[in-house]
Amino acid sequence: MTVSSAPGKVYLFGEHAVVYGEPAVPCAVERRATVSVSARDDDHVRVRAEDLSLNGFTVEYSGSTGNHPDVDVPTPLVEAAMGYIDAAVAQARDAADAPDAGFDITVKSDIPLGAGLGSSAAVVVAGIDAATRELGVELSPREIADRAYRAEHEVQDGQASRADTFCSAMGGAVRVEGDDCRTIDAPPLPFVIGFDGGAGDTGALVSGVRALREEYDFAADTVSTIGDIVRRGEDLLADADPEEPSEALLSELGRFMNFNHGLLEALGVSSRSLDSMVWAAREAGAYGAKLTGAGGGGCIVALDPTPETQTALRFTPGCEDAFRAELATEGVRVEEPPASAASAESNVGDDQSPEGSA
Ligand SMILES: Nc1ncnc2c1ncn2[C@@H]1O[C@H](COP(=O)(O)OP(=O)(O)OP(=O)(O)O)[C@@H](O)[C@H]1O
Ligand SMILES: C[C@@](O)(CCO)CC(=O)[O-]
Repeated sequence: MTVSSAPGKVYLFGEHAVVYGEPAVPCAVERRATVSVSARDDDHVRVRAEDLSLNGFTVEYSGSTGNHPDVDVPTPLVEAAMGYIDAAVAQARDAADAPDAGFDITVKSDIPLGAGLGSSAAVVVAGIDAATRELGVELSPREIADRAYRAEHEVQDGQASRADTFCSAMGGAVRVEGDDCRTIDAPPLPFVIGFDGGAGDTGALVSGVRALREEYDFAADTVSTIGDIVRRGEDLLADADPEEPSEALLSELGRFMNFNHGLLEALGVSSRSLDSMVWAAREAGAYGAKLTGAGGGGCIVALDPTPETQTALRFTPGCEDAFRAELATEGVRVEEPPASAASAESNVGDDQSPEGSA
């Protein structure tokens, strides 16, 4: 068995605009998806997504796309989840030149789904890493990032940037502009995350921004203004002490985050609960706050080295969870198989539910 994990991320700046070639700066955070992969003797793929929480309940399923889950969950939701795993499997088979490789796969994640923390990218990155290693092929984090991007691009009908997958594979702070992906230095930033318990539909939100941008010049200008904020923000990071963020740096980054949030709100991708959490953070003294990821619901990210924002968020109606998130300096990495690996593996094999070949 091979086990790999990969981190989720927050966007310091630039989500949505990055889809149209503007730069973005996502930062990996210490919330991880962990994927365990065992090669099989046949070409079947069996998946156990133990904590796949969809709309507040948990589904456990086995088999590939098209098979029925163990509990009553709308088929499109299960197919969406299977789409990412299937795409990761296809990339691993291709990388190892093993088109008939079969796998038992277990996915565990402490990244909320569809909430702006890059859960799908982390699952795909960790899945490709574990499956290729299981086949005896070791890809560099950049190669994993590239294949994970291709997988996401395919599942999301061409509406994905390289930002989430590159950030998850490489770790730390990164800068993505089109196909140009780089790691950048950033001091340890005091991120606080507020989560409204919900999720956004990434595809629909990206399509909404695309439509606005095509219809109105001022919406297109809004997208390019987000790019301007990102460029100014990265200048600040480039001049910063990488060991310790100064008060002046936090203050200006926070101001830019507030600006970025306002423009995302104008583009229609915020929500009442995201706005409430952003305002609660600002009123608690955070340097700045913005939604992160696709929006529509899910998470905000604030900058605050004190406990005030986290406390205020906990008392904010609409906020379900608030936590501090460290910058994850490591991207994709191999993990020790858990002591219970053998029994978990045999449980997968013993499962009576249908099995599919992908
Ligand atoms: N633990 C998991 N097990 C199986 N599938 C998962 C898991 N976590 C995420 N996924 C898949 O990823 C999808 C969410 O991806 P999506 O790109 O919509 O949101 P996100 O990556 O969490 O947020 P954002 O793109 O806004 O940062 C889920 O619907 C599911 O298909
Ligand atoms: C909304 C978006 O910019 C970020 C989603 O985490 C989409 C993407 O970059 O693929």
